[in-house]
Amino acid sequence: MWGIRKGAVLHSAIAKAFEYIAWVFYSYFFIRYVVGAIQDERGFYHILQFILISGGFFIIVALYYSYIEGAYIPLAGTIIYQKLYRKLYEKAGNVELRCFEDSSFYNRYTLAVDGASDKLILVIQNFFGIFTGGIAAIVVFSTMFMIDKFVVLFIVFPIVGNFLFGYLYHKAEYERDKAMAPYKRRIDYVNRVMYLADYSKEMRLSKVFHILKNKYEEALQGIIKTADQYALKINVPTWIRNYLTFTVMFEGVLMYGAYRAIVGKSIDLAELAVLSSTMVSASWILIRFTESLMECMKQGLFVENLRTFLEYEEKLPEDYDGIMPASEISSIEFRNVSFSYKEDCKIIHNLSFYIEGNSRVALVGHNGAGKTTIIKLLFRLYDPDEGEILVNGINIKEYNLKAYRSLFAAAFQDYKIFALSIRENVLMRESSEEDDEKVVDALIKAGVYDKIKSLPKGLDTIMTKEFDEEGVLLSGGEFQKIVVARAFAKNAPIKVFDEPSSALDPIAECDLYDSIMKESIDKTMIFISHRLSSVRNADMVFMLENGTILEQGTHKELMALNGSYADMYHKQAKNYLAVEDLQEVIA
Ligand SMILES: Nc1ncnc2c1ncn2[C@@H]1O[C@H](COP(=O)(O)OP(=O)(O)OP(=O)(O)O)[C@@H](O)[C@H]1O
Repeated sequence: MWGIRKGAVLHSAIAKAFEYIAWVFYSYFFIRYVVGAIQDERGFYHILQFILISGGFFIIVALYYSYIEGAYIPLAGTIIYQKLYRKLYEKAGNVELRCFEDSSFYNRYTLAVDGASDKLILVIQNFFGIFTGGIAAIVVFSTMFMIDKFVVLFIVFPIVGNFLFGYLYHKAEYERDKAMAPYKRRIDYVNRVMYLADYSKEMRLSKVFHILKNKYEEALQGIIKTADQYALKINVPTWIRNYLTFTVMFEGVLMYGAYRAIVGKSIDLAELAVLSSTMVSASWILIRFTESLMECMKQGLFVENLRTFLEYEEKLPEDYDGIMPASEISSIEFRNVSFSYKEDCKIIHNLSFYIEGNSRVALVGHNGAGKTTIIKLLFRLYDPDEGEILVNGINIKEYNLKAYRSLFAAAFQDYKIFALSIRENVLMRESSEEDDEKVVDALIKAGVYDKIKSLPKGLDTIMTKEFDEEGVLLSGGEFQKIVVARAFAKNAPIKVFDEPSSALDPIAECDLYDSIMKESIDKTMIFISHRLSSVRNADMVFMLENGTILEQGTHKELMALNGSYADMYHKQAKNYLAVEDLQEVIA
């Protein structure tokens, strides 16, 4: 907090100090002086003057307090919110991809993000509440002790009430919130699915809504069950705390004081008035003090979680600094690489291959063979469990990660279109009209420029209707072409295309592969394709199965081998062209 907004820390401290000073002053000095002055018959104007001066002081304190609580802290809260969330998102953006496949990471993340800035402010305010409240409690109890030694015994009730039972219910509340976090995440997921347009078609054409509705209700039941489980653990200590703090303390001190003043006549009226008012203040100060303590502990647990999240040491930090890679690519090599997403489930098995710089390489194989995983490893989205990956003869772990990733221009299979302009969707960075030539060229190569040109706002057209009434929705193939244009537009020495034509018609597919081949003449290019006709011009084809290379060579070599690749090719050609005699096609 000090790092983000010093003023908020200082004003929280001053406001808390004033709050308690005003309390102690009113309950002890003010009442004692006024009742004493009446008893000593000091005169109306003298007392009025004292009341007015004290009133002025109270008004100033109250105005300052309201300004801090009502205006300054909420404003500071927005700045804290902005800076803290930036830190949170930076962290989430910097952790390795694997974290997003770990549900305990998600739970920690959700708990950290949930009202993080409010909790941080609460901890600071309550921290000063403990400090100044502790001093105020000592002053008030000493005053009571001076009037009557035995009356302080009544303090035991609010102390036990607040410290023991207050602690129990705060702890139970934290545990309940923690137990509810996975259910809340499930509810958030269903809310997201219902809200996002991406899911709307499937939702309308299937009965998946019912499954989601059931999941939602299950999660809701989970929340209700958790609330039920913790109801007694929270309510009983709350009731006992209130009973001991208010009823026993208030009534006890009042009856005891009245007995001493009326029956025993051992304290006078001023002392009885001071006793009653300090008793009320003492109770409140104690409540506030323990509330601050408990709140600090409770929010402290959230803040601790936030801190653990922010201090999580990335195993593969996105901002990893290392040597800068050369922009010319001479080789890419996988050396005995093994990898698994989860323990005991190897996806890549002792894989080794070598790619010459400036060559065009195709990865082919059945679904789930591990092609995309190889690309993810090459992008260093994951690190191998065994073996090493080398680019230009250097282990990729030694490179500055951002600079290393900038070597690649990629079109992903599971692409995402952003609710931004077409220009921004192609460049994937901030852009201006000066970039138009590059964007247009990329869109032409991807075979979608004619369509974009026909749109009234051209490159400025916003994709999707999320924010803009005039936003456009394109066909699946057109969307995919825009994604492919990303790889054309980025000036990078290695181009990667993961199933770039899965949504294209045969003519568009053919044109696209022509463009890709032309584009990659002086570049290293890796592409994944299920359409084997598209790999005929590759310099090297790797046929994968179960995370290892089954066959490798040029298309011709693999056909001559007459193994798995040739078999797959025959089957595809047969189905695709619906011809019996393929000799002509193969030739
Ligand atoms: N994030 C992940 N967590 C766990 N397992 C995964 C993950 N991503 C992929 N897998 C598993 O790894 C295996 C290989 O997946 P990969 O995407 O590399 O295959 P692929 O050859 O590209 O398949 P396709 O041709 O269908 O795209 C699959 O069995 C898949 O279930």
